[in-house]
Amino acid sequence: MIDRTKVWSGTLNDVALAGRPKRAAKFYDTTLRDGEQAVGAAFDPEQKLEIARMVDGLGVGRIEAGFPRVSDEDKEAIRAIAKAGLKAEVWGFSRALVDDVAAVVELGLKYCVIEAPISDPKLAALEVTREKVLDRIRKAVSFATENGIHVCFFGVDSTRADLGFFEHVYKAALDVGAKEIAVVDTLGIATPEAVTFLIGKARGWVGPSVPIHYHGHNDFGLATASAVAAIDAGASWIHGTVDGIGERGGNANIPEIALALELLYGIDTGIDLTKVRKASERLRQIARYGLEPWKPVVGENLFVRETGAVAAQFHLPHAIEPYAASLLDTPRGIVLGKKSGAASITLKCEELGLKTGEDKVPVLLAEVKKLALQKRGLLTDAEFVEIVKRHG
Ligand SMILES: CC(=O)SCCNC(=O)CCNC(=O)[C@H](O)C(C)(C)COP(=O)(O)OP(=O)(O)OC[C@H]1O[C@@H](n2cnc3c(N)ncnc32)[C@H](O)[C@@H]1OP(=O)(O)O
Ligand SMILES: O=C(O)CCC(=O)C(=O)O
Repeated sequence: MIDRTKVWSGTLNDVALAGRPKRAAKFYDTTLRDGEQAVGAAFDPEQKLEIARMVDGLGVGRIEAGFPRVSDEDKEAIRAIAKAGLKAEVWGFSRALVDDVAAVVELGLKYCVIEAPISDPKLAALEVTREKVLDRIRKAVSFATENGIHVCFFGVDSTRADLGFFEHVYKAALDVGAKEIAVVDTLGIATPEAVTFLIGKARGWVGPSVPIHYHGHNDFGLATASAVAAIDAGASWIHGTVDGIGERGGNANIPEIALALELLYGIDTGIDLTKVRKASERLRQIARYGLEPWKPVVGENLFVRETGAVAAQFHLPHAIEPYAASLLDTPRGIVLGKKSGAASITLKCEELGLKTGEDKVPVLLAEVKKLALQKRGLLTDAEFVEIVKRHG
């Protein structure tokens, strides 16, 4: 549970949200399947197991271990993850094809997402008619159910599907045994308002007791806002990945959504935010990608300050930061550069245990700025120590 005294977002959000019901939010992690669809990512089975353990440690409720039809390696990874004794439920992924589902059954999984395209552009791309896809969905979901699998039906490109067909397909999947449904924004084109609308429609069609998932992508940078809207509209499971790794603009980013829900909406998500930065670092090593230093939640600059005006307020974190760095188990720090001020010099001297008089601060600051401009970058601590030796 978040220590709310460490959240400094003020009272505006509370005023704006007054009277709204607080919905529960749970996470379904698809780093190992949809995350791996990021160009160039290819996790080996050992790495998949490590990632699954890491994501389990973050506190997600469900982990999509993979799509067994892709390769024997994927099967091996799924088998290992299923046997790893994770707290999270382990889910498989399958197209609406009996042979795909058979591979999930063979692995002994108890839960599976079964997906099929439901928008006209997607059906046209596969050269499959609505009738044909309905038939495949009925056969695949029935086969899974007969084999004891708990199914979530996932309509690819839901947000561009004809509403009448959407309703028909989801009801058909439930009629043959699916227990849950996913509303899917495959191309990240839905506004948060459209997501609210579609989840509301789906809730009306499937009734109050069928869990609704929301699976979104970040092509317009709206995935977090849409996930929050989905929760507000009554979705119970949010799909996403660590760092939002995924195809194109990526998937919804679980830690980012959890941070917003916990800190701004006061909704408990079960995610351990103190573990998120390490998980992100490790995933970046494994999948070999970089992130912007200003990236919310995990960016390396979030609690590092260069500007002098901000350094002057460094002693009062709530004046310059939206929440305590300790909530993410992250150190705060001052760096020296062109934008440093007098307070930056004093703080850096304190941090490095350097003794110098108040009267020396202006000359040290001038030297710091000079070197920063020469370098077009930040000073190292060693460079600052040299300056203090020469001028302090
Ligand atoms: C398909 C997805 O969206 S899953 C998410 C994307 N993930 C990946 O692509 C993972 C890596 N991919 C792979 O390893 C391979 O591309 C595979 C295993 C997915 C596909 O293997 P392929 O043998 O190339 O399958 P292919 O694309 O030819 O499709 C086979 C059949 O499945 C049908 N099909 C494809 N997707 C679906 C679906 N979701 N539901 C029902 N039928 C489908 C096709 O229409 C085709 O039918 P046809 O034989 O009657 O023409
Ligand atoms: O078509 C795909 O990429 C697989 C399904 C999916 O993850 C999605 O539709 O977002």
